[in-house]
Amino acid sequence: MTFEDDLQDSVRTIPDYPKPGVMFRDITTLLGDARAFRRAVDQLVHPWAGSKIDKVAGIEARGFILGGAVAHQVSAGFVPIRKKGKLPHQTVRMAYALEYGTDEMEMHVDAIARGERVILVDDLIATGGTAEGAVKLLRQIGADVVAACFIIDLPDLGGAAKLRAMDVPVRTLMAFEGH
Ligand SMILES: O=P(O)(O)OC[C@H]1O[C@H](OP(=O)(O)OP(=O)(O)O)[C@H](O)[C@@H]1O
Ligand SMILES: Nc1ncnc2[nH]cnc12
Repeated sequence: MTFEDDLQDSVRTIPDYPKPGVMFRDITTLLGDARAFRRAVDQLVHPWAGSKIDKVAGIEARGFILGGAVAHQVSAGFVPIRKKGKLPHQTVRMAYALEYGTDEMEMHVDAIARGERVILVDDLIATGGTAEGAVKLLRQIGADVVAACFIIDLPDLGGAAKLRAMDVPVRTLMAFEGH
């Protein structure tokens, strides 16, 4: 069994959640497995071991869990990107595309200084609407988005390709075909 298969086996798939036809890729089983969690974090940051990263930005909610661990690993600060209305200080806001309609995400205006090197982290990239919004938000305040990292890619939905077209290097650890 290869390393990738091993890690992929720690992700649980729930058919028809949250609605019929969706194969939900559940990372709670990976997070609950100490070996798999450590491997995932180590593998996500491997290309940047030894390079200077100022901040890791994590996308609410699952990106917070991974982003905190990744930030610790690369000795960077952690910045939360939250759904609107949750952050107490002055924010910058960006609309992003959902399957039906749009929502808005926010970040504190002073969370990242102009030119700081930032890695974006989330658990999964599907259509890429969420990550695209996060990259735009980071760039709006002058961040240098060094890379975007996800444990899971759903390549049929095109999100990783969308980010690469924005000149963002994308790192993913496994892919699931289909939705
Ligand atoms: O590439 P996309 O099509 O934008 O989808 C990916 C996003 O969807 C999930 O989050 P969700 O919006 O379900 O929020 P949650 O983490 O709070 O459950 C996932 O954690 C990503 O953030
Ligand atoms: N199939 C899926 N599984 C888990 N989270 C998701 N977010 C968007 N699509 C998803």
